[in-house]
Amino acid sequence: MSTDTRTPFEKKPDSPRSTGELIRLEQVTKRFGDHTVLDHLDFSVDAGKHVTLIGPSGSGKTTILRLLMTLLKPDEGTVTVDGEQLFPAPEKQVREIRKKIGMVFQQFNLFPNMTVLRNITEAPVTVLGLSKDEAEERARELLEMVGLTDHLDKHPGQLSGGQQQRVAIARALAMRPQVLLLDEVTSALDPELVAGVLDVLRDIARSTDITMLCVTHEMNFARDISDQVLMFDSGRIIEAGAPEKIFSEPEHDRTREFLSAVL
Ligand SMILES: Nc1ncnc2c1ncn2[C@@H]1O[C@H](COP(=O)(O)OP(=O)(O)OP(=O)(O)O)[C@@H](O)[C@H]1O
Repeated sequence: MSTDTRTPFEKKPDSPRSTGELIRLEQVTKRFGDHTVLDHLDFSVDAGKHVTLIGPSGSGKTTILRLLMTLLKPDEGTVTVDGEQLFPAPEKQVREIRKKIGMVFQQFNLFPNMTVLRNITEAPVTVLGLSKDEAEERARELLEMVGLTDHLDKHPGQLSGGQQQRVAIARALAMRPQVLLLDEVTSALDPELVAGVLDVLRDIARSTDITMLCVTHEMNFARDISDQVLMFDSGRIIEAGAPEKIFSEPEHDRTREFLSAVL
């Protein structure tokens, strides 16, 4: 039985926590055919900060998260995570960088044939080399944090969408990543299940030192958790600032139009 009473996040992360700049995109351009989805994009995120990407559908927000997950490659420019460049990079380096990044998608992407507990312990055992006991201890703490302790032996199909998404959050955190990427994690949920998931994420944002990069249409949530909001339009950041500034005194017409449509 462990005597360590710290939360899963206060404990030693699997890679040492960095300070200063953690993510940097420089002059990143991504095209699909002749459609330029990201257009010479520059931005950076410091360790521990929560940055939210907002903007109209198709403006390139998800593409940025997919680049950081190495699911896509930029056509031009550089992407750096924790001082290491991602493209090009030796496969081993990419694997090490990927361990620092967790992602939660709109669709929960849980393994349907595994229990909730096994969904969470699988990668810590197979990728990080934790023992089954260590991984289960970590998973139980996280399940408590997301309010699902009573469901650890169930399969995803026996849970609501909101519960499945909370398992997906616990699964991402079980790798103790430095960065959590959140891609419209409540968009596929029935409205009555959204608040529970956002509350868990608010709690994580408040009580941990994890860096968050979040794409969301939940503007109140963005206002609550963000240190910085980036407004995207046609693959460019047209406005950036603290949430109070972007939501209360947007400077750009496109930001005003977008916010009046979604608020
Ligand atoms: N694999 C792909 N092949 C071709 N086009 C793509 C691909 N992935 C994305 N796109 C296009 O790139 C553009 C940007 O997509 P992206 O998903 O990044 O936008 P978004 O800002 O996240 O939008 P939303 O808010 O609707 O999710 C869209 O026009 C999309 O259709």
